[in-house]
Amino acid sequence: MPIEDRDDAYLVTHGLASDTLSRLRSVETEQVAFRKGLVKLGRLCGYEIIDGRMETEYVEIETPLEPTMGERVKGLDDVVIINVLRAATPFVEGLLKAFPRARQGVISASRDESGGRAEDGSFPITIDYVKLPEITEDDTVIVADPMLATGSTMNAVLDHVVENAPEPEHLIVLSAVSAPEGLLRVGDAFPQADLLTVSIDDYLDDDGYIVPGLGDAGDRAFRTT
Ligand SMILES: O=P(O)(O)OC[C@H]1O[C@H](OP(=O)(O)OP(=O)(O)O)[C@H](O)[C@@H]1O
Ligand SMILES: O=c1cc[nH]c(=O)[nH]1
Ligand SMILES: [Mg+2]
Repeated sequence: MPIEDRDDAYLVTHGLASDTLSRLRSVETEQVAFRKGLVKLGRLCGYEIIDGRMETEYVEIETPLEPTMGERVKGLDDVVIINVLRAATPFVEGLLKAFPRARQGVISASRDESGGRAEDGSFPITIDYVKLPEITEDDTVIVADPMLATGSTMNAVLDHVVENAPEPEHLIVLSAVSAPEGLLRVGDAFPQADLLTVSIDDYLDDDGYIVPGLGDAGDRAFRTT
């Protein structure tokens, strides 16, 4: 569903996605359930991407009884999923259930929170590792990170992706929870990207956490504090 006044941002509105996110938000949800919830949400978002972004075609198939026409999704082999370490790992595991043959890229990115946020509200981002597959103009590229807060991480990641893939068929930024400020920052810097999220929350607190959000996704999934 398009978000009012923005033609580059869309909400995942499937009831099960909302239900799963609500369970993830709860402070009662412990590590295993949290990680499994992120996997489930990734799968549901993958189905939404197929529904909303990918074309289908009719092909002849031979059933054991007779020939018929069947609908197939086009481009399922032309999907690239970028895993933004580390919180995206379970989210990507779910996406892979929708796109099992996707080529995968990995980018390790983390916020340097030691000096607080810059005047423009962003964080400096440390990128430690980048490994991307070849990306072509036929590809649907999904950059997955469950949390889009200030958008600083996503912009740093997209710099690398776009350098490697100037014009893929689709460039999709997928998050579970977004802050309005992060969506604006990424949308302004990368107007060619479609921003897809399950929820747009209210605001960022002084530490750059999404409110109400779900806390630190990486810490909750990996049981670190
Ligand atoms: O939009 P931003 O303000 O950049 O914040 C969002 C980023 O913060 C979290 O990662 P974090 O740096 O905590 O790393 P982690 O996944 O290893 O926990 C989250 O997974 C995003 O990558
Ligand atoms: O709310 C937030 C912001 C950044 N990273 C998280 O995991 N959660
Ligand atoms: Mg974290």
